[in-house]
Amino acid sequence: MMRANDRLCNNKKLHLYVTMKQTVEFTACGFFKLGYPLVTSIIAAATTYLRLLDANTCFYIAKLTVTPSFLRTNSHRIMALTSISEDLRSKVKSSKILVVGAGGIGCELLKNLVLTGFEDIEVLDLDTIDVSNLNRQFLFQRKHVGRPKAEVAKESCLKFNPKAKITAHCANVMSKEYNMSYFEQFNVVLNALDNRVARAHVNRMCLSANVPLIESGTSGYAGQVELIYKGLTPCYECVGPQEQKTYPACTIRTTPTEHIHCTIWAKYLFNQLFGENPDNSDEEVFDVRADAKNEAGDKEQPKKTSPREWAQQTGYEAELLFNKLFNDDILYNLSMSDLWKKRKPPVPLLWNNNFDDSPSSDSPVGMNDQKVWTIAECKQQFADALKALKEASLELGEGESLVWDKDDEPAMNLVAAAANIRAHVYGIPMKSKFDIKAMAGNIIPAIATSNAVVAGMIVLFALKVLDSKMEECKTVYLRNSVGFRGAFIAPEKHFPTRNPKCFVCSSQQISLVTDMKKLTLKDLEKLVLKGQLSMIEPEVMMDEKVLISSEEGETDHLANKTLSEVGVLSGGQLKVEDFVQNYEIKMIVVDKQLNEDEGRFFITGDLDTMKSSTKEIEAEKSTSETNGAASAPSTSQPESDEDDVVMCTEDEPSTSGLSKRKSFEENPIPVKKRRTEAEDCVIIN
Ligand SMILES: Nc1ncnc2c1ncn2[C@@H]1O[C@H](COP(=O)(O)OP(=O)(O)OP(=O)(O)O)[C@@H](O)[C@H]1O
Ligand SMILES: [Zn+2]
Repeated sequence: MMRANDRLCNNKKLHLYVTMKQTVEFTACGFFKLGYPLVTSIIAAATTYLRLLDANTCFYIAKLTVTPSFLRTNSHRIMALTSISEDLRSKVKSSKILVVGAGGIGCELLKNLVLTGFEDIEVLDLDTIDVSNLNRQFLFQRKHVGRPKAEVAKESCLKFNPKAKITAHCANVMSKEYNMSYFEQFNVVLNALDNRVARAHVNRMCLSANVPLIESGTSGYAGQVELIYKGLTPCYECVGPQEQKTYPACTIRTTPTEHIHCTIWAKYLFNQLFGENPDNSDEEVFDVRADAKNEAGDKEQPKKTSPREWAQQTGYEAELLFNKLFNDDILYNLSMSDLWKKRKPPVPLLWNNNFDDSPSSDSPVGMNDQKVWTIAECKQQFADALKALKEASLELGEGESLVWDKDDEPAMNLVAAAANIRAHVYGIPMKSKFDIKAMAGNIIPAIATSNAVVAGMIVLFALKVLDSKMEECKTVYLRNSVGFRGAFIAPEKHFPTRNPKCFVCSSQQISLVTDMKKLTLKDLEKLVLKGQLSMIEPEVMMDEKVLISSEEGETDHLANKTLSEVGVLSGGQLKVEDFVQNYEIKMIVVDKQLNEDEGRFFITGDLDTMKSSTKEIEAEKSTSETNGAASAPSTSQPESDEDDVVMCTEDEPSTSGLSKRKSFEENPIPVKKRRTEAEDCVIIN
């Protein structure tokens, strides 16, 4: 059989068009018969080559023609030059594959699969097509907006190979019908998801069904593909959930030094004025003491008016609110003189101050969202947004409130304007609405090329799995900068070791350490079982007694009772099951009064340690936290003794598990992806 290498050298050319911001568009001429994974990986190599050429530039336009000699000289970067044997070819034809997710990676992947010759594919996606998907999820077109992704992906893929049998499910993979026997019918499952909960669920289903799972994810220019196979590799949950980036509350409230601090503050402002839970003291933006002090001196007690009430009483009057937030409260902050001994003090700003209206010099012309507003423009946007949001809130029913959404124009404008005015007051450079949107929405751009490269690698993994070469499927990383081996695409040398305390892939029982007089069954379900252990419909039994039922309403009367009140004893054992996940664990409950640092509970995998002294429990806990084991406590406080707040993610991280989480540490606030800039690019031929 002719080797792929030889065929590549057969005068075929691959054209790459590199456009703004390192987004690579490509056309592959004449390569189709080689199979798409090959093409995708060649593109990966060529992309790597281009980025190596110009790694420090974020704007360039170039055209690269990949010739046989390019391929020869760069073959060490091209991972896909393996030939496909007859035997493997027939396996490809007869295998049954499940693709979970038909988004950015999923579309690329489905196209790769049919072009590689896979003919029996099921695809599952719960979502419908949004216009913002179109720039990178190329199986979809404008006319498909609003239709189920899985269904349209199937239709488009059938055009590549009408012989393929594709079954589309517009459904949540966590629904009951996708149980263990459903998963058992597949030779391999390919994840193309964007959230941790669904990934964890598929991980468990594949472990129970003993089906190899290829897990993947991208985050901007970074990406990863890994094999999860029982007995050989760690599972997705061998590493605990990624820690969220936290900021000290006092930095947000009083001493911001970076724009992100002002952006978080502005989101709190929205919440306090219009959103849910306006009285959340963690999100306080108004300093009610400022009114009291400014009016009556130090001795006066703070007024008890909430920001929402205050704003409502004043009719959300922009000038009053502006002066309160950017003058009165700032004056109050300044009165705490100790704070400003080593810091640059803020400069209060009044509505009627004279503003410098000259537009920022580096504002790109014609891209409104990408230009930095002047203070006068911020003031106008602030007033307009307040007016629009006030009107929207008047239409709400009793007990309803507005929900902040980065794509809601007035909500985003209020945050962008308020964040910038506050930044200005604190001498922090202001940013464009585009940049603030990325920060406020925890957005990392979705890069079409990263998805393409990762999807190509997934198929290569699938081929190896079908060829029973599992041991060759070491995790592969697409890096966002060149690594020490000089490669953007770098395979791991070894499989990482499994976490022996992982409660998912090891048979060990887990222990829950908590104050049993405080933790209610509702908390147990929401925070521990669903929040920490990623269960979908947990059921908890103590001996024969059902404490939490998966049947709706059956145990509602117990929900507010504490563990002690329902008779759980310290050291007592609970049987926790999730029928949806076909998953069962034994949970030992250990009663302990936890200090603030420990949060409301923590989980460990080692019962013996738990039964030992408190000191050993502490040691156990800190080990599992530092090695990132699945037992990291969700409610623990950050180490700092400052009163910290969490920058909440709107979405689950799109990164997948294991060492990927390590590699993504530079991007600690994942991960709602946004469109690439490809739409704004001109492709030069
Ligand atoms: N539980 C689930 N069951 C089925 N499909 C899921 C589930 N969770 C997520 N998905 C799908 O996984 C896909 C992930 O794709 P991607 O990361 O590109 O997200 P997206 O929603 O298409 O894009 P964006 O988040 O940027 O708007 C989405 O199409 C989403 O609907
Ligand atoms: Zn595991």
